[in-house]
Amino acid sequence: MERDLHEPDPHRPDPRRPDRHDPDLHELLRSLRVWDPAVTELPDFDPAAAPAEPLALFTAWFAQAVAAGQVEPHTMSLATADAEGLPDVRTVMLHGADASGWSFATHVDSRKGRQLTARPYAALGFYWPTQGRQVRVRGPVTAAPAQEGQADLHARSTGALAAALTGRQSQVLGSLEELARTSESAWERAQREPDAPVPTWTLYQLRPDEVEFFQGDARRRHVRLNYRRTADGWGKELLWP
Ligand SMILES: Cc1cc2nc3c(=O)[nH]c(=O)nc-3n(C[C@H](O)[C@H](O)[C@H](O)COP(=O)(O)O)c2cc1C
Repeated sequence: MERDLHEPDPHRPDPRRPDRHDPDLHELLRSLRVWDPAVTELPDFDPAAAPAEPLALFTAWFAQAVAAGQVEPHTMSLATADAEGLPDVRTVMLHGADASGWSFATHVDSRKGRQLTARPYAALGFYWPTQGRQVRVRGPVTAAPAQEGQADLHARSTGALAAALTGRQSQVLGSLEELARTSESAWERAQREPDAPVPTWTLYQLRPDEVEFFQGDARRRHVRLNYRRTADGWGKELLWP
């Protein structure tokens, strides 16, 4: 019989012992559980009381994730597709969310930037394990005007500007020494010139067609509430887990 989500198997030695030099991936996987009550508190979620539009619920859940001590709730998976339609995914920072969409920033000539030029459509995935919550956002993506992207970059840290100035994102790197040299001069320039322009750095906005909220449940009666954009607002539907 399958064991409960939270129950370790008492008959197995702990494969997570730090002195193990021969990690067994499958043994480790079997030893792990999601939503361990020591770190996760699954809140009740009543979809009937959810707001009429997804931004309000996202904002509430985001604030609750921060309050619950969720590590890095503002990081998200960004999924794109290349010109052939093949999928790709990576982690980026959420820069904002408002009536015009969810925003993130990157280089227009990076792999994802090129994919977004070829297919201006993306999906975002947030996972907040402290509350067993997931949010998925899908829709068309547009690039914000250049000055908005530059202003967003210059409002961030020196490190963010130095990283953007380093550039050549996703190109093949010859050596770590080359990276160290380029990054060193990028840091110097970022400190000297906090408004240094980075023409490839682009702020993108994803205007959702769909936003799905998933609330995990210990009995696996997970609640999924999907918002779909309609001609005059948003429709809501529950989904089987
Ligand atoms: C926590 C975290 C946050 C990141 N945030 C960004 C970001 O906001 N923008 C960005 O271009 N890359 C960010 N990256 C790096 C991307 O994951 C990725 O390595 C890089 O953008 C190249 O992706 P690409 O080759 O698909 O274009 C982040 C990585 C991590 C682990």
